Amino acid sequence: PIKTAEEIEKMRVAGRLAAEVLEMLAPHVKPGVTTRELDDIAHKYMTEVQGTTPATLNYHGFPKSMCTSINHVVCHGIPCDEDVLQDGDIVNIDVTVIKDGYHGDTSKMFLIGEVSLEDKRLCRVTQESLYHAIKKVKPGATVGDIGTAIQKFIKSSNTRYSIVKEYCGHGIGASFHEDPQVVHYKNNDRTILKPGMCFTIEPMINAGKYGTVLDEDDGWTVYTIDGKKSAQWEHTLLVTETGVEILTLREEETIPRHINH
Ligand SMILES: CCc1ccsc1-c1ccc(O)c(O)c1
Ligand SMILES: [Mn+2]
Ligand SMILES: [Mn+2]
Ligand SMILES: [Mn+2]
Repeated sequence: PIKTAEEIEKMRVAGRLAAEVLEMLAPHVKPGVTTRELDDIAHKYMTEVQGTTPATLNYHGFPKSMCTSINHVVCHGIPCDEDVLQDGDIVNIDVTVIKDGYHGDTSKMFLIGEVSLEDKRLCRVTQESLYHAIKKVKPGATVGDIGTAIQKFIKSSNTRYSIVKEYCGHGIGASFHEDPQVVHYKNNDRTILKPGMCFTIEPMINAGKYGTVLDEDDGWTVYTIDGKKSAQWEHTLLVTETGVEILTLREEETIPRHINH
């Protein structure tokens, strides 16, 4: 639904806080650390420093305060003692915080030590696909323009990458997931974007072929079928009168916070 000015202000705060969790974690994300330790650090920071609530904890029974998806894990990796980060790993850390009743949802790829050129390229192309989609967001555009832009960009990257279809972006606000659903591939969703709408774009790109498999044991972890790596980046966005505002932007990013058309 369309947010009021007061709600938009709360979304700005939640988005900034979510981005700050990723920024706070960065110095800790290095070879030898476990994803469980990172989760503990994040949980402590959210609850004791930010006064935010981790939205993923106990969400449909998810047991931790963030998702950590390493290499060929597509999404929903569970922080654990067994996952020790090592040289060459690419890791998505996905955080959603709740502040004053409103959600901020964002994720980035962390490259551990020396990462291969092909894995660096997967991460970079995935981030660029998110940025291309963000640049399409403005009043009067459609939800379909987003996935169509991602697919066009991935096709033009002359790679054999595939776009994960089973998981998508989503409206966000007082709820973690709201309308609309935002798929990351070419589609004809004619839902019109309007000022005050908030949603995420969170493309998952596989180095290999399309398709995912769910870990039956933990009921959460999603893997690529062919064991090749997968990358994901996510931002929470606000449709403005003239374009888009990126509510979860980090200092390190080159894309501007406001894009006006
Ligand atoms: C782990 C939280 C969760 C549980 C079921 S879907 C989901 C999830 C994880 C990351 C997200 O960005 C998202 O929108 C949903
Ligand atoms: Mn997320
Ligand atoms: Mn999300
Ligand atoms: Mn991955």
